[in-house]
Amino acid sequence: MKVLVLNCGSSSIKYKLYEMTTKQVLAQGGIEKIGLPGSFLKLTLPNGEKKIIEKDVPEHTTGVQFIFDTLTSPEYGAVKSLHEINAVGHRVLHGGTKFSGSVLIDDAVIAAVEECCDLGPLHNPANLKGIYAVQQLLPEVPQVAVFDTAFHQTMPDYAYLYAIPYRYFEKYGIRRYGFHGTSHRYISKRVCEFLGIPQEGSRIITCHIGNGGSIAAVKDGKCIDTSMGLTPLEGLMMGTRSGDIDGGAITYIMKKEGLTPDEMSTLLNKKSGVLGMFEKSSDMRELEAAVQNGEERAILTEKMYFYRITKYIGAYAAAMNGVDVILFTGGVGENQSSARAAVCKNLEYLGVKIDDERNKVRGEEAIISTDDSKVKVVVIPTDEELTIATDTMNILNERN
Ligand SMILES: Nc1ncnc2c1ncn2[C@@H]1O[C@H](COP(=O)(O)OP(=O)(O)O)[C@@H](O)[C@H]1O
Ligand SMILES: CC(=O)OP(=O)(O)O
Ligand SMILES: [Mg+2]
Repeated sequence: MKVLVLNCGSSSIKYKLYEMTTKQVLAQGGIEKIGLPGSFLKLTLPNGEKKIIEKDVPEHTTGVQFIFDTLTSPEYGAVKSLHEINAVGHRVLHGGTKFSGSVLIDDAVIAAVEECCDLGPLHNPANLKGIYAVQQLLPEVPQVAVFDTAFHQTMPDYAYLYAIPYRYFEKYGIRRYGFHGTSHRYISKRVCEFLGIPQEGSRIITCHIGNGGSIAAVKDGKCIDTSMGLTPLEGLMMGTRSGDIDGGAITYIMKKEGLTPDEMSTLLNKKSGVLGMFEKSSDMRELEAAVQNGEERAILTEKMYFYRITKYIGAYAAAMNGVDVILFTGGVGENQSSARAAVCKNLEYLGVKIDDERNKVRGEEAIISTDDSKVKVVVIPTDEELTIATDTMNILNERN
C-alpha cells in the first residue's frame, strides 16, 4: 500500500510518500512560499541530494498538483501513475474536542475541521485547502485526518481549563488543547518499546523541542498535561513564539503601541521567542554559534530558552508525583547535546544524571543518562509523518 502524507501550512506543503509494506520513503519534499514571490519545491532525492525546482505556486491546489506532477515526472518520479497512491493522510492542526483519534475524511469531518478554523486560524484553513485539492485532483482516493490535538484529549478538566469566566469555555471552547500530539503519542509509545517497559504504570515527560516546542506529561500512556494551550503559542519559549507571558503584558503593549489583536498575535507568534530576544535569527544552530562566540544577548537568550524547559519538567514531575523517563525529540532535542545537558543540569534533585559521553548522540535512539540515574533520559527521533501514514493505513484496513 502506498500512502502520501501531506502537511499543509499557510505558505508551505510538506509531503512524504511511503510504501507501507516496507515503511520505505519513496519520495519527500516540500513547497515553500506559496502565494509569495519566489515559490519553489525542494525535494530530497533517494541518494539524499536536494533539488530545488522554482515555480510560481499561487495557491494550494496548484501546489498539490505540482507535487503530483513531481511524483510522476520522468526525472524525479517515484511512481508511474498517481493511481498507485492508495490513500492520503493529512496533518490537521486543530480538532477541538471532536476528535480523540484519526478519522477517515468525509463531509461531516470536513465540516468539523471548518468549525475549528476559529481555534486554529493559522493552520486549519490551509489543512482544509490541502484536503480539497486532493478531492479535486484525485477524487477516488480516500483521505485520513490526523490531528495534532487528538492525543491530548485525555487531559483532565482541571489541567485544561483557564481560570477565566467559565462561560467562555462554554460559549467559545476557550481551553487548553495542546499540539504536536502525533509526536508525543509516537515517542511516548516508542520509548517504552525501546526500554522494554510497559506503558501502564510509566510516568514519562516528552520534550518535543523543534522550531515549535511543547512538553507533555504522559502517565500510563495517556497525556495528563501539556505546555501548549488554546493555540500553539503557550508554554515554552520557541523559535519565534513567546510561550508563557502575563496577559497583562499583552494588553499593556497593545495599548502603548496601539496594536490591533491581529498585530499583537503576529508579534507574539512570529516576532518573539528566540528571534525576539536574539534578533539575528530564530534558528538554534545560529544561536548556538553566537553563544560560542561569546555574544551576550545570545547567551541570555539561550539561558531563557533552557530554563523554561527545565521549569516545565519540574512541574510535570510534580503533576505525576515523580518521573521515570525524560525524553527529548524534535530538531533541537534530537541534535543539540548542549541543550539536553543544560536542561538536565538542575534536575539532579529528581535523581537525573546525564552521561556526557552518551549525550554526544545525534538523531538516533539512545539512553543518555548514567546507569545509576534514577530517571532514564532518552533521545527518540520523532516521526510524525510515518505515524500519520500508519494511522492512514490502519483506518483503510479497518474499512476494508
Ligand atoms: N544539528 C542541529 N543542532 C542543533 N539544532 C538543530 C540541529 N538540527 C536542527 N536544529 C534546530 O531544530 C529546529 C528545527 O526543528 P524542527 O523539529 O525541524 O522544527 P519544526 O518541525 O517545528 O519546523 C531549528 O531551531 C534548528 O536550528
Ligand atoms: C503545533 C506546532 O507548533 O507545529 P510546528 O512545530 O510544526 O510549528
Ligand atoms: Mg515540527
